[in-house]
Amino acid sequence: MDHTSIWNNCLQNIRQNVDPQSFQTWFAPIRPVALQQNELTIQIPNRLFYEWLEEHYVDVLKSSLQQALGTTGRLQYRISPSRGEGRSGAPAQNGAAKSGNKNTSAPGPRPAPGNPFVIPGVTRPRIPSNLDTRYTFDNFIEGDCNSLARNAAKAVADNPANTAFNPLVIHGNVGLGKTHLLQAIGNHITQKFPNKAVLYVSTDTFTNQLVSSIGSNTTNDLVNWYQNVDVLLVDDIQQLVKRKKTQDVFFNLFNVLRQNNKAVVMTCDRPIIELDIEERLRSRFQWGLSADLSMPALETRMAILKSKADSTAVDIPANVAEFICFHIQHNIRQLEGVLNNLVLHKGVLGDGQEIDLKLAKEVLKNFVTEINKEVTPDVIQRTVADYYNLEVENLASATRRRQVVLARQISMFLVKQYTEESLKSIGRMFGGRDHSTVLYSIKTVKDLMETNDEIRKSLSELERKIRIGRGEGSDMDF
Ligand SMILES: Nc1ncnc2c1ncn2[C@@H]1O[C@H](COP(=O)(O)OP(=O)(O)OP(=O)(O)O)[C@@H](O)[C@H]1O
Repeated sequence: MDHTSIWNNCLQNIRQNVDPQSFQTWFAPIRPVALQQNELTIQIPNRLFYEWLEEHYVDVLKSSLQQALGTTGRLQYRISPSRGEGRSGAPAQNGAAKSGNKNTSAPGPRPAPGNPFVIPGVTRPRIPSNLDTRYTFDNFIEGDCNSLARNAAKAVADNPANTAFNPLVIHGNVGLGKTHLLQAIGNHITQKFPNKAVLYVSTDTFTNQLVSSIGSNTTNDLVNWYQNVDVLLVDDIQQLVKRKKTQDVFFNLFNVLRQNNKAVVMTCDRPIIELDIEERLRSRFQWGLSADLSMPALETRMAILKSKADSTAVDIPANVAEFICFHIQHNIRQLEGVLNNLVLHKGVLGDGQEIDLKLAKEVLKNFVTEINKEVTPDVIQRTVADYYNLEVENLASATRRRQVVLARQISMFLVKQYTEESLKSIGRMFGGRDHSTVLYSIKTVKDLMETNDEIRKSLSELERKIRIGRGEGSDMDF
């Protein structure tokens, strides 16, 4: 067998063990390049890839390689000699270069009339970065939920002229730190490379500029002006949807910037594949790296709250902090909202007022509907999913990924333990499984508790979290 068939065999195995998004991000770009005796050489786009694969996928790589090549199989990495753009000779790339040249003029030294950033009397365009200096990498708390996006953002910020991820797209739900990371990239670059022209712009602002440039017949000038930017940071590209003209102009601008090795970083509230925009634009957005932000686990939320509380010099007892973080699960902006409200209440009520559980409950009522509820299957599922960094839907899904199966079995066990639900109804809530599967799961968890220290620890941690959800105190550091 040659290197391609060996690697294809490995991929088959890997595909069964990692989720589709990770497979697409980390394994699809790999190219097998050689097989010598029992050593397979694969080409990866850059060093971050290497580090990420070694840190997160070494086991699955090892076992796949052993299946394909036997126990003496070895893997060699080779880093792509290109700038990390990886897909050498991709026809789409050539197309991009052509259309970029055809429809846009070369960067001009002089800002044109009607340009939204024109400063009268200044001959070279000044690029106001529009950055908010409060957002930095230092105050962005890292956790499993965001470490890929954070590390990729830092890699771009450290080396914008030579970035392997062009474009970098950071996607995730509302309030999870997309803008924070985008701004942190800009702030880091302006500190480290003061000569680089960095521009942060929201897609809405870009559209408004475009609309007014169309009115004054200066669209080419606008595009020319944008071409002076070294690092373009575009927030909320989901706003391109249904804006055909903005997509067209952005398409050309993007091509020219990328052709000139200018870094483009974008944020989006959904994965690019779900973005309803022109195919040619979507495929270009997919050239680089797409990194998602998911909701931080409880410990990371605690660290974020602590960092925000420290910066407002307010003291929050650990049990109150944990109670808040337990309830605010989906949006870090809400976590900040709760903190701001607590500070406000404390200010209004005077210095004697402590931030305690009672006050926290009062404030939380404005943010979440379910506080201190009975332990329901829903609460258990959310707690377990949060703990294992999964979506609740995964628990009811058909997937047989080890981590999901374990989380599902533990959830069933806890639902049986804490609620009155029957085996049959538990089976129903976990994707229509029958009662014997539920029984089997409960027994598996009981057995694991006796034989496996780690599972025993996880279960006691989960039970503690369930109690916290009822406001029963915390022993975490804060
Ligand atoms: N990991 C984190 N560490 C520190 N602060 C964070 C983190 N994640 C989010 N935040 C904070 O949460 C708030 C909301 O983040 P941000 O505005 O970046 O969200 P977003 O994903 O861009 O949301 P939207 O989709 O609404 O634009 C910000 O104040 C940000 O500082």
